[in-house]
Amino acid sequence: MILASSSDFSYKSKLHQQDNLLETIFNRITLPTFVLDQNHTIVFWNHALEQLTSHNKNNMIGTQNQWMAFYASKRPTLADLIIEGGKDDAVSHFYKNKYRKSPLIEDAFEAEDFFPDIGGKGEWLSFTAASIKDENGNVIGAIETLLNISVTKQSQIALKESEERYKQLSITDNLTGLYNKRHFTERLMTELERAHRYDQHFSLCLIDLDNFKQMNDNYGHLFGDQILAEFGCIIKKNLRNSDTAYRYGGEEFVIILPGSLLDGSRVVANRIRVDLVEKIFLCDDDQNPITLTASFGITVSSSEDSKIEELIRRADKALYLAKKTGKNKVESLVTSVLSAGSP
Ligand SMILES: Nc1nc2c(ncn2[C@@H]2O[C@H](COP(=O)(O)OP(=O)(O)OP(=O)(O)O)[C@@H](O)[C@H]2O)c(=O)[nH]1
Repeated sequence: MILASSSDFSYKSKLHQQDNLLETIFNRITLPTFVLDQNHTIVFWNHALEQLTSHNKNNMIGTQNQWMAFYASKRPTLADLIIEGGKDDAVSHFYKNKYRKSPLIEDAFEAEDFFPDIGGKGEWLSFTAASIKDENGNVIGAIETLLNISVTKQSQIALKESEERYKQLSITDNLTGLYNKRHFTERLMTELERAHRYDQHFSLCLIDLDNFKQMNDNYGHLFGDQILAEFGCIIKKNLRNSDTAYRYGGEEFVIILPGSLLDGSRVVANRIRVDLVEKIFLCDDDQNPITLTASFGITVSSSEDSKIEELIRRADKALYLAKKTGKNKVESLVTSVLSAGSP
C-alpha cells in the first residue's frame, strides 16, 4: 500500500509495516470504509463496504474505480474531491444542497444522497470524507466512511408524505376537490396582506348556483352532489394557475384571482357562467336533459379593506344583486376609491 508521497520514503515504509494491522482494524469496523492515496488509487476497501456495494476488495484495491461502486458513470467520489483540495465549489458541483462541512473533523465534508444503483432498489447513504495528511501537513490520501440510512430516510419520507396528504385533505372539500372554506379564510388573509404590502389588487368572486333546491327536490340529493362536483370541474377548467377556487358552503363557491381587476375577473366569471349554461346534466332516473345556471358577485380588493370580512360582504352584496335582478348573471361592487380610479 502506498499512502505517502513518493519522496517521503521513511513515512511510507512505516505505514507499510502497519498495513496488516490497519487492514485488520478496517475490517473489524462495521462502517463501510475506503481509503484512497494521493493518486486516487484505492488502498483500503473494508468488508462492510464489500457487503454494501457488492464490490470485492480484490477487484477494487489498486484501481481508481471507486466511482463504480456508487455511480453509473465515471465521476469523483467525495474522497476524490477531498484529495483535490476539498474546494467548496467542486463539492457543491457534485453534491449541491446535499453536503456540509463536517462539524467534527477539520477539512472534512459530509453528505447524504440516494444511490439508485446500490442493492436491488437503491440505498440512502450518509457519508463523510476526510483528508489524510503527512507529518508536514501535506494531503497524502483521503478516507471515506459511509452509513446506510435507508430505513431512517424512508420513514422520514413516509412521514412527510403522510403529513402532506393529511394537510391536503384538511384543506380540500372532498365532494368537489376544490379547497374548503377554512383554507379560503387563510388564503384570503394572506392575499389581502400581500395586496397591501405590494400595493396590488386582487378580485374575489362569489358564486351561487341558481334554484339548486329544485334540483335536489326534483332529482334527489345524490344527483345534486354530482352537479356540485361537475361544477367544481367547470370552475377549475376556467382558472389560471395563480387563481384558487373554494367550496364556500353548500352550493356556494368562491374564487380568489390575484392580480385581476374587475374586467379580468368578469371575463373569467362569464366564461364559467356560459360553460355551466351549456352543460347538459343527465340523471339516471330521468333522461330529460337538465340545465342549470349560476349567479356571480365580484369585488376587487382596495387599500381601504382592513379585514377580509369587508371584501366578502361586498362580493356577497354583488351576488345578492345578481340574484335579485334575474340570476344567471355577473354583478360587481367595488369601493368608492376603486370606482373613482382605474378598475
Ligand atoms: N345535493 C346537495 N345539496 C346541497 C348541499 N349543500 C347545500 N345543498 C342544497 O342547496 C340548496 C340551496 O337552496 P337555497 O338556499 O334555497 O337556494 P336556491 O334553491 O339555490 O335558490 P337561489 O339561491 O335563490 O337561486 C338547498 O336545497 C340545500 O339542501 C350538498 O352538499 N349537496
